[in-house]
Amino acid sequence: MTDAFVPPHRLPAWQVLQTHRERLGAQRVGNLFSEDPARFDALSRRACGLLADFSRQRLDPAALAALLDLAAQARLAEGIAALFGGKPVNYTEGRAALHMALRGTCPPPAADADTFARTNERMRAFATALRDGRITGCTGWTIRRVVNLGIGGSDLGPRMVAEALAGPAGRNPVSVRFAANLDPQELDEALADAEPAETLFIVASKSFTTAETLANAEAARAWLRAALGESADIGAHFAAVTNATAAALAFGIAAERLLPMPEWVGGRYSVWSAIGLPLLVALGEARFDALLAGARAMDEHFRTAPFADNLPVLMGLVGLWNTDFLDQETLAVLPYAHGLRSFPAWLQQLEMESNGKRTLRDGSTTAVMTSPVVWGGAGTVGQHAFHQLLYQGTRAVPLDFIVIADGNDPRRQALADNALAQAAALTHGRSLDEAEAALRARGASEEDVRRLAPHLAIPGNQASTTLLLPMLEPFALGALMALYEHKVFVQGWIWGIDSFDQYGVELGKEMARRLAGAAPAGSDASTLGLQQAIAALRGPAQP
Ligand SMILES: O=P(O)(O)OC[C@H]1O[C@](O)(CO)[C@@H](O)[C@@H]1O
Repeated sequence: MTDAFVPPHRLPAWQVLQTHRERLGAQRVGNLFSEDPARFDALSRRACGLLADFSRQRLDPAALAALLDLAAQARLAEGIAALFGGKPVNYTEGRAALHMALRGTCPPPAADADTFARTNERMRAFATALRDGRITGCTGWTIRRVVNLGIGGSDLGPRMVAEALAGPAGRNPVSVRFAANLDPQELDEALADAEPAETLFIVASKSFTTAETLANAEAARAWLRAALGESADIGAHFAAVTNATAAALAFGIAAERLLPMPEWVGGRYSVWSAIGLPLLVALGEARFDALLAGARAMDEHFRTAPFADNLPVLMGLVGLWNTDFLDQETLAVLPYAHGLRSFPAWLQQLEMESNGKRTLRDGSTTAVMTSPVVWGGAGTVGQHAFHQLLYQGTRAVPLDFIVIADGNDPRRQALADNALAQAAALTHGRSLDEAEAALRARGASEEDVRRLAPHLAIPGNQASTTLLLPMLEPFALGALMALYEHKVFVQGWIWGIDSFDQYGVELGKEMARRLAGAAPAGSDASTLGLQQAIAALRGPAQP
């Protein structure tokens, strides 16, 4: 897949986009609305029940047309065909990236088809049996708590979806918890009030080598043994999802409780695989299937819709415009739903682990910027914390508002109202004249008007996309997640990077292994100094 690759900045559309940047870069987003009152119609699109409004971006139809030219010149259609056709789009590892097969959009590789179908059946039967109270621990007591032990992609997706869709604890027959961190506090919290005889752990790790997950699995084993006795059959309290089945068997997972996950599913794309087992337990089959159906609908849309109406393509191009032409370094994602409070964390891994790279398909170094720093938090909570910087700080920060239309509860209606109000206020800001008028209306003296107005003036001028979902329900969330997955692919393809490997984080893992115990020879002064300081603070080792 290296033949005919042209870095994006050498494509003719890139030069055209530079001229649009000169025209639009210093333009106030608010003025674009006065120039074209029908912007919303021109720059919003609907698909799979979602609406995406790009009219608050520093863009106009001419710049958008040039971005679409860029996609065509980068041969994005070939990329999409390669992705869905199971070609090795993860070219550094020589693998396909077929997470779409997990939701039934395209077939899995023929060699894996049987295993895949069997795993699917087994995970569904196991989850249903757990929900029906038919799975017991070694003492014969029914399993009532499931704790997922995983990190990164083996945690963030299932955790985020469970928070969004599982409903209040107590409504489900089995309580599902998550523990990712090496810090014992998280597992302790997941086990608070848990009865060992009623608890089952899912060890979720594609590689089955991840230090945090294995440490938590060992801690779980020790917790069970301490409560149930050294000779207890604690295998009844474990299941595992992994690509490294031999390692899981060696850990002591029973073969019938082992769910294989295929190599062609990347960790951050794995929520749809058996890594979604905790979700099947928390949501039940029908709601899990609706999640898959939403993602499948977005897959079909991405695969077939013309680029000018294609939500993932447009999201990818808008992000690329902000990053590479408007020099914006971050992307803040602001879901206006408590259920989506972990969406930014899920998205951080998806975007930054996929596209936080600099080496291109042909081995050269990128000449343009790649993934932005993704951050964010749930609205309206963020309004009372970091929005101040968005209003009056010195940085341009592109924003993705995620808004739920759901009008069943007045407070939910107020949430959507708040999101729309924030998007508008951050677009238009408040001029000095308006600030002065507001102060005068409050009866301020002329001296106070002069003194305070500059502090009340708000540049705003932040560009944003608003994604509108009808309800926070499985189909819509599945479509939203697949929208971002494919947006990441679009950007990675155009930038010319492999969105599906993660060699960068591997170095950190290796360093942590080498540092365990004592700093190896050649460690720098900071590592040595801090290790000594930590040893001094800990005092002598306890016998
Ligand atoms: O599922 P595993 O193999 O334990 O990996 C967990 C996470 O660690 C990473 O490899 C990064 O270190 C992620 O890509 C992955 O999602």
